[in-house]
Amino acid sequence: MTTAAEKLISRLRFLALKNILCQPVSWFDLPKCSTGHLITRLARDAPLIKSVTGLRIGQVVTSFMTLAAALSIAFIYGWKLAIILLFAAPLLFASASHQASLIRKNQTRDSALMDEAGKLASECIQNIKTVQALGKEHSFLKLYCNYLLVPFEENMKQALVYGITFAFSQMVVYIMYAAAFRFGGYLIGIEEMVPSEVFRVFFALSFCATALGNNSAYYQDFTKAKVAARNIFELITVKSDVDPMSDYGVKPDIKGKITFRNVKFCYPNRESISVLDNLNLTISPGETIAIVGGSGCGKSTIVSLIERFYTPNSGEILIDDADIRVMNLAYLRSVIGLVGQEPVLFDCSLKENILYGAIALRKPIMDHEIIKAAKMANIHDFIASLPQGYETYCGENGTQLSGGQKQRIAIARALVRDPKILILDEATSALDNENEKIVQASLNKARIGRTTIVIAHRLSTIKAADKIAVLDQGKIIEIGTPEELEQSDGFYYKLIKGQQI
Ligand SMILES: Nc1ncnc2c1ncn2[C@@H]1O[C@H](COP(=O)(O)OP(=O)(O)OP(=O)(O)O)[C@@H](O)[C@H]1O
Repeated sequence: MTTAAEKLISRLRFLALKNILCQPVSWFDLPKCSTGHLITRLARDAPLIKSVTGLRIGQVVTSFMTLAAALSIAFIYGWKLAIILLFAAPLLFASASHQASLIRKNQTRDSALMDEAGKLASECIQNIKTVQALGKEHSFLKLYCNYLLVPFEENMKQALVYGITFAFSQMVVYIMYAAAFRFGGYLIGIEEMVPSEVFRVFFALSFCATALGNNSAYYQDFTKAKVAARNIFELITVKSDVDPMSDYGVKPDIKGKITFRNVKFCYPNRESISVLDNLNLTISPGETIAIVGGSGCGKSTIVSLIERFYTPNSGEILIDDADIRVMNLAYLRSVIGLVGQEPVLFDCSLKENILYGAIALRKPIMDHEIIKAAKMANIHDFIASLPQGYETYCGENGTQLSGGQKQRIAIARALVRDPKILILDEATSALDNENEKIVQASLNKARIGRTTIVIAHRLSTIKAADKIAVLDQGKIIEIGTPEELEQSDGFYYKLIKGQQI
């Protein structure tokens, strides 16, 4: 039973996480799907289910068998005396189900509040530097206490109700004993039963009471587990319209042409605001295009759509004339090397972090390839100077590295997979001028033979592109070579003059 329970819980956790990982990015934008909520659910709900499986089921089966045996003995040896139980059982059952209904009500409310508390705790621990720099420790603690306070106060009130219900059920048991003794004495007096039979029935009845008590305790845990199971099954059964783990979809040879055709898009959680409005853009294979525009004009959104983190509301995105919706998702992502605005590193060695870029392709990567990628990203010398070199741990989310070092590791991670399409979304923004020049020179070499999309604010980075597209209010308003745009006296020209990029 215990083995089965352990397997069940691992499997539930595995299936829940598997389904979470298959969800589209838009799902994670929902308030109830924040990191804190999901982690709290996985950590809290699975053990609650465990508490009613395994050994506990064994105990309940034992209790039912005891109850059946004791009832048979009681009725065989003295049905008149045993009939007392028929008065006590409904009262015991009513008190147990009343407790269970209270638990059910509390559990649903408490788990919602605990999800909020978990979200808050994970948010402030993840952003501990910002919390401390802003001196927000007290306000976070206060908020956390508020989440804990409501269930605490309610549970204190209900503890009284539990106490009364428990006292009542105990009272019923003792009254039953007293009644059994009195009635048993009477039956011996009128010579209907002999003392040994009365004691047999009496002990059988006390076994019945213990079994009922055990089962009512189980019923309460079962009520809690039911709420927890509903939460876990919600995570397991939620449907996703994309699945990066499925084999569905075509895997064509990719040269690197990217086409946006009449693409309209708004974020699912902000449907009233159109981010891309009939966007048309063609990027030829091997071409480097810089996308520029004011903050919030939709540059990173273009990247998210190419990666299929989101799906356009209308229009289509083609890679080499194949709609990305019919392509195998894992394959599509494996041909793209993405360095985002805020590079994310994992809590493992620098080597493993760079290797993460290659895992999706499932081909072994040699050490010299890792070093080559690190050299291209201008991070090799730094890594080599560390006492543990490539085996150095970078801490959770790279906390033991500077912002520029993190960006360079992320660039090495994108380059090690030798992608057909390289996307650099402000990938060098945290580098100083000196490092930026070196990394830029390497990237200029790295982009040969691959389609590159660069989103940057630095003029030096943008000027190195073959083509510049100016984005404004979700539309391309200018497109051409840097020289053409400089002469056109348009938006780009004004941006340069105003030094806004
Ligand atoms: N997950 C999201 N949910 C809802 N709206 C979003 C989301 N991500 C971005 N937006 C909104 O979409 C618009 C475009 O955002 P995007 O990140 O593409 O801008 P950007 O051009 O890359 O800006 P920046 O140069 O400042 O990084 C913004 O108005 C932003 O507020």
